[in-house]
Amino acid sequence: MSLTPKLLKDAQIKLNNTHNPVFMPQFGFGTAANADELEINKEAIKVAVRDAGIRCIDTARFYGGGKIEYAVGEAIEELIKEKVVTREELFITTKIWPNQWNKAQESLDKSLKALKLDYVDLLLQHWPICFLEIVNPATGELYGTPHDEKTGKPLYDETGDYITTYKQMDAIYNSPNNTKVRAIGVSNYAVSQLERVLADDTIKTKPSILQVELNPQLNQEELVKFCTKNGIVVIGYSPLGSTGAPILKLPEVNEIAKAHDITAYDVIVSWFIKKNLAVIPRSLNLQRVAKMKYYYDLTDDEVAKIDQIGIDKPYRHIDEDFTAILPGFTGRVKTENK
Ligand SMILES: NC(=O)C1=CN([C@@H]2O[C@H](COP(=O)(O)OP(=O)(O)OC[C@H]3O[C@@H](n4cnc5c(N)ncnc54)[C@H](OP(=O)(O)O)[C@@H]3O)[C@@H](O)[C@H]2O)C=CC1
Ligand SMILES: O=C1O[C@H](CO)[C@@H](O)[C@@H]1O
Repeated sequence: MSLTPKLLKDAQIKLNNTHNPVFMPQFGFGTAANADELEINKEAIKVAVRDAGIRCIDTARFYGGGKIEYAVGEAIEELIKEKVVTREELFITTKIWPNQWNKAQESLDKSLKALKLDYVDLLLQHWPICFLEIVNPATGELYGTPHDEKTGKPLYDETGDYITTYKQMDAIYNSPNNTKVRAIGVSNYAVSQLERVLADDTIKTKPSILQVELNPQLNQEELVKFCTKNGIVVIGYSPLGSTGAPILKLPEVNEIAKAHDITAYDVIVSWFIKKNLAVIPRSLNLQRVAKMKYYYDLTDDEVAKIDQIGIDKPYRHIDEDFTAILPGFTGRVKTENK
């Protein structure tokens, strides 16, 4: 049975915990590319906004060793100059990386400079982790993920407490002169860490957003339930299983796609929208990006079938060594049935 395509750009979610009403597009464009992919990333963002009508862009200080934010900034500047879009029509997210865990203001200001923006719509703490701040002598820049040369282990700042970053973001957001941030949130927090933030009376503004890996193989049921109960909107990253898009090869997903004569990619995006989740896929393939326009109304039964994949065969795709200390990441969810 064929389904009627619906425009992704019309799917919006209202964020809680903001001083003024903030609506975020449910569909955003991911930008985690390498430093040698700047030109194509910039072009992909332009195609996403101009041809597909996407209005939400997810980036981070960390991406491409700090270079991707510049590409995002150039793309936005050109799109505005070419009158494709106004700044107010866009929703821009950036994040604070753990090597700046105690320097939220500095990190935000660097992001704004790179993005050539006066404000971001959403500022996220990237990970509940504190790294040591170590300069790479070869580049003069901070190591993104510092490692001990001898042991090869990640170098955490043992004096740090991850909640400090969020507290600094809270102070920025609530400063009487704040014009730089419209909403704040966290990424890669587990339930126990969210509970800690919610219970802390010194924090004025609770997170509007939790961004985590979420896809049919990692449906994050417990986290999503907790967030829904507490008014926190969930954004799923690596919705296609990251590089190579392994999620698009799952037979259950392809069966549903075949039944409606749509693509496996359409099925995944539609699953997110139907579940009231936000989603931020990435692509540097301009033909694919131009087609990121629609979603389809899947049935409840189809949604349940996709949910079942992660119940039967849970699998986490983003597997960085530094996450080994995190509560939600220990006892990693892996099966051989990737
Ligand atoms: N907060 C956090 O810690 C994290 C946040 N993120 C955010 O989430 C975004 C998305 O996650 P990410 O891990 O990058 O990967 P995705 O799950 O979005 O997968 C990207 C891969 O899918 C491919 N792809 C995209 N569309 C299609 C399609 N229609 N058919 C076939 N292949 C396709 C892309 O290849 P191609 O380019 O050839 O199309 C690319 O290889 C990131 O870019 C980033 O913004 C990601 C990781 C962690
Ligand atoms: O956002 C991010 O992207 C990388 C992996 O693609 C991950 O380490 C980080 O959280």
